[in-house]
Amino acid sequence: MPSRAPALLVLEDGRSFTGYAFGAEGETFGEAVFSTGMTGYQETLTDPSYHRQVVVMTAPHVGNTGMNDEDTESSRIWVAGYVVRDPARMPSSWRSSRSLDDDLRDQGVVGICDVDTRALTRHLRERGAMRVGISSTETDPRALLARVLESGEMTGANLSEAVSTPEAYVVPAVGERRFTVAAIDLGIKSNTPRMMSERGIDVHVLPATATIEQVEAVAPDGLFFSNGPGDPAATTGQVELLQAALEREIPYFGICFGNQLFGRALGFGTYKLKYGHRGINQPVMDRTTGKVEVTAHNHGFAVDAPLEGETQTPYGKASVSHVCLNDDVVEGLELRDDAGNLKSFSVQYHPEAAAGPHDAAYLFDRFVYLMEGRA
Ligand SMILES: NC(=O)CC[C@H](N)C(=O)O
Repeated sequence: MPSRAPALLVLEDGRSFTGYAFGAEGETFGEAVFSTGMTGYQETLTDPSYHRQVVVMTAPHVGNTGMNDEDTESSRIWVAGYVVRDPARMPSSWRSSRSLDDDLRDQGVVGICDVDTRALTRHLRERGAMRVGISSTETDPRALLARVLESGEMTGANLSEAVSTPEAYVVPAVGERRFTVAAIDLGIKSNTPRMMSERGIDVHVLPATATIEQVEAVAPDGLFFSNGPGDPAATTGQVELLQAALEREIPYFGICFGNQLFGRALGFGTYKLKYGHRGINQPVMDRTTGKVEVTAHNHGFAVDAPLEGETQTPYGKASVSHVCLNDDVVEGLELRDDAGNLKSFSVQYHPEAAAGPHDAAYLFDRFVYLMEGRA
């Protein structure tokens, strides 16, 4: 085990915690959020939706199975910082090729360990998500607090273009191609195009700046917007793109950020949750079937839409399709024509989740049915 330098964590409301450097030494800032997933730390770290967030793990022992080459959701670790109670001293798995500590250090990601993550999580739950700083170079909490207060806020942050692919690429259908989808990368996770390609879809992944002409050039059967970091209220270009696609009657499916932008395209607002939903066991009801799914979540914002009834929009009738049973937050939206046929839909949670429950994988099939015209 490496010898560790002392480190300091300071929240923007002045509460501080001490611990030891984990991963890279140095200083980092971001929005402090907690994740309750007991497994899947590699997928969490490499999820681009965590850009500019410092993730606190409520699982007390992190890193047990090391890091491997198969489970990454993107090409790098995206979290701005990482907070754990007790890092594994001896990672062990037949798939592991390096330790979590090494990967964090190699990628320059500053973390802190030996923190009372239970007290920190309870504090965030009571006071809400807030800015935080972690440092192994600063010993004075007041000096670190001053820098925390100067760091950027999540509210108002437009981050999609910072994480999106610079170039378009194609993930080809496995077996015979049945459909073509234009997928806008707002921070896409690798498992999303994979789950589409397994259903006979050629996935054309396009940058966040794609225009409606670039979408149409792909001649898509459907349009998809991915998950991604930042405040949906600060993203206007992609909302206009989605509205242009809805005007052209292109079937749409969105995940997480893609649900929030669908909500905005339909005329609803979005708002910041007190401390968000991050974990892999959140109960959600699909109101079209009445079934309850156990689902993976990672969102700090939510759509403000009426839970009951339909809302007439320029594109059809919109309604809330899925609701979180913990707190009644909107977890899905759908758009239907006057005859009641499904035109487009989206979910706030993660049917592509890995690690995670697979209850929601049917939503990729629903997208296929939608493109077939039999949803
Ligand atoms: N995973 C996501 O797509 C997150 C969406 C948005 N950034 C939020 O925090 O709510």
